[in-house]
Amino acid sequence: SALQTKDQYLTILRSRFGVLAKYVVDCLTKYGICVIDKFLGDVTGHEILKEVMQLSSTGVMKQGQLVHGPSSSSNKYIRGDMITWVDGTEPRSENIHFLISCMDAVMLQCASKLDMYTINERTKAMVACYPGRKTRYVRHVDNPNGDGRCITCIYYLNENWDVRQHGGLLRIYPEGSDRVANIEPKFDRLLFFWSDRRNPHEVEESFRERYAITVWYYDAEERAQALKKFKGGSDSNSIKPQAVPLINADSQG
Ligand SMILES: COc1ccc2cc(-c3cnc(C(=O)NCC(=O)O)c(O)c3)ccc2c1
Ligand SMILES: [Mn+2]
Repeated sequence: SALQTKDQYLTILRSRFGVLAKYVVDCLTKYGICVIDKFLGDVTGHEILKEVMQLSSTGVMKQGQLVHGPSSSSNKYIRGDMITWVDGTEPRSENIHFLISCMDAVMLQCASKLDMYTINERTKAMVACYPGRKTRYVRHVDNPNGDGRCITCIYYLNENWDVRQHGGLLRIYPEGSDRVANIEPKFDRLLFFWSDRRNPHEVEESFRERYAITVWYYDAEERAQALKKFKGGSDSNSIKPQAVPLINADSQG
């Protein structure tokens, strides 16, 4: 029956996530970066892309928050992405919700292997579209000031993306290494990297619409410290201070 196949599908997914989690932890520990291709498969990937396109067509995407640089000149042009925050319970975003629950399922299994962190909360999901027209994101660190975020998780939705024609390459400059990681924003690709100063990165100019869904996972300890430090006004560069619990893989839905 359909129900049985759904449960079978979820059981298979969960066991796959267990294998993935081991690989993700090994990669993060060794390189600070981990790329998983064909994370959910074409069908689900396309369903998610349709929901994201719908979001951007309904005009909820806003100009990405300008990150206030040290001097007025550096404010001139920081980033060109359009963003909106979703928790997946919005209407017609079941597949985005499914993606987030899969990201959480992998992260829950990683958390038990990352004993230097306690990961039980994350941000909502940020749906970002670089509208093309040479938009980019200058070199930056996601969490430079200890706001609690320890892992950045990005899911890309760009079919037939060719960096030579479309640009939009994510370049990560791992601290203390002379190597650069060039990550193409490929369809159904999942990326993890440490959010702190270990991974300065930039998005090169995009010449075609470039979609991504990002979640930042919090370390409970650093988050608690940050909430004490930034009591009241939050640090303008940090993500809005909302934290939601991970979707527990065992709960239905
Ligand atoms: C205070 O409100 C906000 C709201 C949204 C914010 C979004 C970012 C952000 C950070 N990094 C990237 C990135 O590196 N993307 C890499 C890629 O797409 O391949 C990105 O697209 C967006 C940073 C700070 C924010 C603060
Ligand atoms: Mn970033």
